[in-house]
Amino acid sequence: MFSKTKRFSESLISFEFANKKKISLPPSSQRVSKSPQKDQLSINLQQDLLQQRESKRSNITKQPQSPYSQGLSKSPTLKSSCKRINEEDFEAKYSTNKNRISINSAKINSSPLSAKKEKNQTDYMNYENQHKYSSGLKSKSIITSDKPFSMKTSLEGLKYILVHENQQEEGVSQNNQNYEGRNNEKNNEEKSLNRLSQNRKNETSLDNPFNKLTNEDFFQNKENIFCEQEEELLQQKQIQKHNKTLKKFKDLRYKQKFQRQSFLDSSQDQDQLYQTLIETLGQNDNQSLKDLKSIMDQDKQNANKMEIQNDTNQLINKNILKQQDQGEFSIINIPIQQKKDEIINFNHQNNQLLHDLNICMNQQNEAKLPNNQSKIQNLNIDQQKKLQIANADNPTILQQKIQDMNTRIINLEQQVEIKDEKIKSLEKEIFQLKTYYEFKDKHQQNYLNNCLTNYLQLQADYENLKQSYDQNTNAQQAYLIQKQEQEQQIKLIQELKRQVIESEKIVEQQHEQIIQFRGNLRIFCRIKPVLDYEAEFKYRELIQNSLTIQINQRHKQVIELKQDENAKFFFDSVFDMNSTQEDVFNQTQPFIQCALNGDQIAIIAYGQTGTGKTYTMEGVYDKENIGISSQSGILPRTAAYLFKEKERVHIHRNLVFSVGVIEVYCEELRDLLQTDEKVQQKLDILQLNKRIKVVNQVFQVVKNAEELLSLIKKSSTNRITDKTAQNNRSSRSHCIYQIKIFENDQEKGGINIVDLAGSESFQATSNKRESSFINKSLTTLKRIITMLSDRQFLVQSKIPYRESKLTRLLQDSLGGNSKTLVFVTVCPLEENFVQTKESLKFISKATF
Ligand SMILES: Nc1ncnc2c1ncn2[C@@H]1O[C@H](COP(=O)(O)OP(=O)(O)OP(=O)(O)O)[C@@H](O)[C@H]1O
Repeated sequence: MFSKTKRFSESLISFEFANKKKISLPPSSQRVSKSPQKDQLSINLQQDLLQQRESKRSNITKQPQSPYSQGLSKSPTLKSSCKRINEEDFEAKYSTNKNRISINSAKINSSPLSAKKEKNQTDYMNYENQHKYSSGLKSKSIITSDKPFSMKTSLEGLKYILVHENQQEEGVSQNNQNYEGRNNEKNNEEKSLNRLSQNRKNETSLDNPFNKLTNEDFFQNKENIFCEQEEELLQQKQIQKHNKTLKKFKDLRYKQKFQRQSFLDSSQDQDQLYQTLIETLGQNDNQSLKDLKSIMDQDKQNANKMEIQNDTNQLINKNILKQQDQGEFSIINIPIQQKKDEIINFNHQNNQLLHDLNICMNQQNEAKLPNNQSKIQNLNIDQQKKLQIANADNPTILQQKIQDMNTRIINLEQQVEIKDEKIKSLEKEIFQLKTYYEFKDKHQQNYLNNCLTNYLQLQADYENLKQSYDQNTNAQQAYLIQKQEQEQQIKLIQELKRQVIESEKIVEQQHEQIIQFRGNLRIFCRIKPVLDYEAEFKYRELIQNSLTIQINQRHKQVIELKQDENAKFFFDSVFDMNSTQEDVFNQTQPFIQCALNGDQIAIIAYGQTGTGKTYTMEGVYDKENIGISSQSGILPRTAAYLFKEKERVHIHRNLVFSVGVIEVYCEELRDLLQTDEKVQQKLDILQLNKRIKVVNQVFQVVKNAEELLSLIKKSSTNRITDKTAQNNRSSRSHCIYQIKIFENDQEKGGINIVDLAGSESFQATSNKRESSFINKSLTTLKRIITMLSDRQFLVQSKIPYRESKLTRLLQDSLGGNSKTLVFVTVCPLEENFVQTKESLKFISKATF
């Protein structure tokens, strides 16, 4: 058993026998048999075949088919299962299946012992079996190939092998015969040579038309097979080339799609990175810088991808153009496959023709017998008819093939046009994508520039904010330090406040002790200077000489009268004619401080009219300015002092002052702050909670000294006055200026500044009733003051506050822990000597 594979040109045929023997045929030996019996015939026929082959290569489609093959293609004797070849020197039975041939039997008829076949059929069969056995064809043999199979070529190669084997076996047979005897060797050689020469003559005889027809058709058929095999080989090459081109085109398309998808993915990633940059740019500038750098790196990678894509597109275009030039496209693969199938069909038809040819040759051999001459003729006639029919059908088949080929060519051209349109559309799409990505690249570049500008701006803002933050941090640290210092200062202030409060209490206690030591009742005497109009009335020297009041040089608080050397009047303090308003207030200010400490005080001016009571209490007001001046008396200075002290102690004391002015005229009360007489209500004096209160009296809270003085000035104009001999505007009533001191909404102290009416006698006044009430109230006041100065008497007697409205109103500030300060004003002129002496007697301590 053996296998055989045959290839043309680039392939090599190899045979593998059952006995493991291998034989390889060179390409040159595959075409023509080297049988020595056919050398000369092969040479002659090869020349003809070469000419026919060249003409067939020029135009395969127009090459007329061999009459023999054409006749056999429609032979009714064709069998698909088992086929047979019967040549003059070779016979074989086989079956085909694609690239596989199963050999049932094969033999060479040109053996030297073939002569025995004519004489003894039995011997011939024995030899045939023996020969087959010696050739290794014991049973069914198989020939396989990895290429589309050519039956004729394979069988020809098989024939070559068998002839070669036959020659070798003949040599072996000759060697065996040498053992039998050299005598028969010569006879056998001569017989073999004769038989070969006879067969050669029969084969080459031109007289026999059957032989001639058989040989020509046989080699024409062979040549056709060669041409078909060459065409098949060319088609196989073209198929391989198309497959390579198709594979390359597919690889390029896949690479292009992959690069295009990767570029789209990278663009999407880039957009996402740009969006991330906008969101995170304001959060962290350092991170934004990193993102920006990464975006720039990705842009560079995208630019590289664009370059790669452009190169790929150019390569694809080149391949497309190359394929256009060569007319090769992948779509050709389909008709090529169809063509391959057709070639296989043609081979199959050729095999059938070969099979029919063998049958004809067998019939021809049978017709060689003398008894079959008529059959030979008939067969020859039938053969000619078949050839004629085949020749008649051949143009039709060729035309059909040509039409089929033209149809396929048209289809291929249409497919090529479709591909061209697709290529154009792809080129257009590539151009659009290239334009789009160039535009997008520019847009992205502009966007990156804007981002960079914004980043630089943000960085500058960040630096500014950082500087501001540092400044704020420093300011905050300075603020904390300052706050700590302030806290320390607050603590220090609180400590100082505490110390001040304690010292204030100590001062108050000491002040109280001083007042108590000096006495709650203090009497000052103020001597009015001689006024200018008084100097015009009398000569100043005379006046000076006639002054009745002298201040003791040793004891400044003692006043002596010139006319009465024994009369000496003692006071707590004496203010001479040169004393100023400020001197008087400096002695009064401790009593004002007692009021701020919570005491009720009364400052009373007593004296003859025109001696300076009002001047001492109020002073002279400036018509334009209400402020303190050198002419300001105790009242405006007290107002200024109170608000000054309020401001000084406001840290730990909340002081509020309210003002009320009440006039006592002929034992009747009148509210001087209530200017409207129609609204004026009756004022009654009540004592509530041990405090004297005037019903319906108006008290007005004042916020500053100016407001207080404005009210006093206004009320002063409402006071009842009259022109006297000593004063053009003499006060004929008692006027009480009341200042209530509140601390934390509670009345704590009070000041009563009392400007009494003139104390002159009845003879000095024209209105006796008026003078009577004045004297009554003054007398009561004198009695009370006298009682207050005599503590022993104070205990034993009851103080007559209710005897006059004046003393009733001053009840809270006369006696007890209250403080009373009385100014006795006197005039030193001699004409007032009597009244001066009465005033000094009235209240001087000398009388006590
Ligand atoms: N110490 C003084 N220095 C300068 N002028 C004075 C002094 N005392 C009184 N005068 C002036 O004397 C005049 C009379 O004074 P004042 O009106 O004060 O007397 P009075 O006692 O209040 O009289 P009356 O009881 O009638 O009201 C005023 O013009 C006043 O300016």
